[in-house]
Amino acid sequence: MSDEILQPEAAADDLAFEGALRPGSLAEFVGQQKVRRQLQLLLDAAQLQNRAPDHILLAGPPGLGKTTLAMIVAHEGERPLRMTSGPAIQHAGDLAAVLSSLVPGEVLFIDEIHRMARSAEEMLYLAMEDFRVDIMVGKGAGATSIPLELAPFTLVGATTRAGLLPNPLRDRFGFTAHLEFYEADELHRVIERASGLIGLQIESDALREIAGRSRGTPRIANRLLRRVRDYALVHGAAADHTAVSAALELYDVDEHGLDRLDRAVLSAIVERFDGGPVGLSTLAVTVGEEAETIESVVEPFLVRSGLVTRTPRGRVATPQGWRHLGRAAPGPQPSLIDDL
Ligand SMILES: Nc1ncnc2c1ncn2[C@@H]1O[C@H](COP(=O)(O)OP(=O)(O)OP(=O)(O)O)[C@@H](O)[C@H]1O
Ligand SMILES: [Mg+2]
Repeated sequence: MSDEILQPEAAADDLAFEGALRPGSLAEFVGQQKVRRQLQLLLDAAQLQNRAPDHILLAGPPGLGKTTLAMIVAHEGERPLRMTSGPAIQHAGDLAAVLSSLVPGEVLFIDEIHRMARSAEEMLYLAMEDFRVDIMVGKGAGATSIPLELAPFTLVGATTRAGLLPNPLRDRFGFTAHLEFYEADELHRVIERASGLIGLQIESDALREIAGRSRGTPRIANRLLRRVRDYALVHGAAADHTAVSAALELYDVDEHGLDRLDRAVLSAIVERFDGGPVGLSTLAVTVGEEAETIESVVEPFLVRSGLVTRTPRGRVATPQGWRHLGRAAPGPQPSLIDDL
């Protein structure tokens, strides 16, 4: 996407900032009430029985708090945390090295677990179930497997693509948390807390305005908050509603959190194709962008916002989509009414 400010994935400058803003406990974690209560129960039960909590899978789009929750799981149980990721585990041996060095009760966080090598997955099944791995020694006919006992641990896996996980792996998690996009009032609380932590005086309606433009995603809300802070700092202005409008206009983020490309797509459907339906490839050529980008980045948000719907014949702008561009949606054609 051309306008990186609205990307839900972490950028380099987010990472430096996010460490300081991560809530350290479930009580501080905003929103996701259902998941929070489910996790709390799981952790409390483990605590009472003095054992490692069940394995946990955290599933959901980028920037909604998966890594944060993994850290909280370790922190709440006062357990050490080991962090690795699917792409770092390219061979079963990579995983064996990590697993065999865990201390009892340790939380092992595997981010992007869907990207782990297949050969390692099989080893993980056994490790999750029996806290054991079989290490292969030698090659060919002389190869033998040596069982190795592991310390009991809790696996926390995170994935943006739960559908890509093989069933046997998914089934071995005691609990799967599905993270949802946040409501505007929840994002309001996320950035209210963050502004306190970075020492930014900001008005409540400015926070509300940022929350409404953050696409349901705490990472984006924190990032927009940072741009507003910059704006107020550079202009020696108060961080108020006016500063939010000016700063976010500068970065092409409109009142609903649409960026330039989102608006270009919506406006192509409405203005060039009379509201649609229009096929993906035609749309891509019209706005001069890859079809893949439109399908995976732009369209999901437009659909989620109720501005566009997908039909078998192509993409169609909803009445709300027309209104977003300041246009009235066309009513039913007179000839159609006659036919009824
Ligand atoms: N519920 C929340 N309350 C407060 N802050 C949150 C919450 N969820 C996420 N954040 C903040 O949003 C940022 C991104 O969260 P996090 O890194 O946990 O997302 P993620 O789901 O792991 O994303 P990715 O899929 O890209 O790894 C962090 O700075 C974190 O502090
Ligand atoms: Mg993460």
